[in-house]
Amino acid sequence: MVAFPLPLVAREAGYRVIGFDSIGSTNAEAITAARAGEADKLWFAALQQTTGRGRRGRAWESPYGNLAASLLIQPNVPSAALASLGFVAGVALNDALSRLLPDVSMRSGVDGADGRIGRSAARIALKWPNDLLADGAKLAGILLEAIPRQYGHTAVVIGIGVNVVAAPQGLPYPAVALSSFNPAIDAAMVFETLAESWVRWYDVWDNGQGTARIIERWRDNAAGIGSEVVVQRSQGVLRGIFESIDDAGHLIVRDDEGQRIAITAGDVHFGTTATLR
Ligand SMILES: O=C(O)CCCC[C@@H]1SC[C@@H]2NC(=O)N[C@@H]21
Repeated sequence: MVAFPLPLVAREAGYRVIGFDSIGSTNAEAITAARAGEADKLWFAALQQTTGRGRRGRAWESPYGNLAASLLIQPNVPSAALASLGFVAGVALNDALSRLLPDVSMRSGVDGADGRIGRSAARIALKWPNDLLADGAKLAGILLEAIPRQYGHTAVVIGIGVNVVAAPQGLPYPAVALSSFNPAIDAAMVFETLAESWVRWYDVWDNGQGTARIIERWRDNAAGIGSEVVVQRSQGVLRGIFESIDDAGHLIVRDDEGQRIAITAGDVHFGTTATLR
């Protein structure tokens, strides 16, 4: 067991955390806990995962020192409202990482803790549907899983993986770790900041009543609005201009014929020459 710091505001709001040095998957652990009857507001955090999972059945690499965190919640809302929790997580993560990186981005040319020169700026942005980018490279990802419970209730596990010390190589898109911006930031600091901003934005979400505010905030921090995109969907590949995110959180793309298409699920690649897999 490892102690991950839970900020006062989270403890006061009834959150708890169970920390691990290494685990298979924090999402799997949270799902097991949900099935065993654990109720609400419980974080599982780890410094390493051996069988981490990503979206669309992919593996998620979590080498030692990265952050894997999963939150188990059971909001008492109709299941249709649960999908917007991915946007709550995105906004909270965007907020947390923007708070962790700004002084780094201000200190152009200053030595990092390991003697390397810190990069001059990191633009944190959200990439639809569930990624977080730093200077255009993937820094973190979110995986939402729903667990049907008794009496029509649904438990939700929100899994968040942050590349703190290492980013995977050989992906069809660029990935980056926090350490290349500021090597002094560790997984515990990321968790603490994230747990704090989660409390704030979950409050704003307000059992789905505040979804419009969440989507607005997400849109304000979205990467690539107005740029060319290639979207890989189950029904094929769509090319067009990324226009916006609508109020339901769909990706709005204008295709070559000028048609506006609302996309509910898919992988987005910026630019027209993106490598798809
Ligand atoms: O971008 C993605 O594909 C989503 C990645 C989500 C990874 C996190 S790490 C914590 C939690 N546990 C898992 O096994 N997956 C999520």
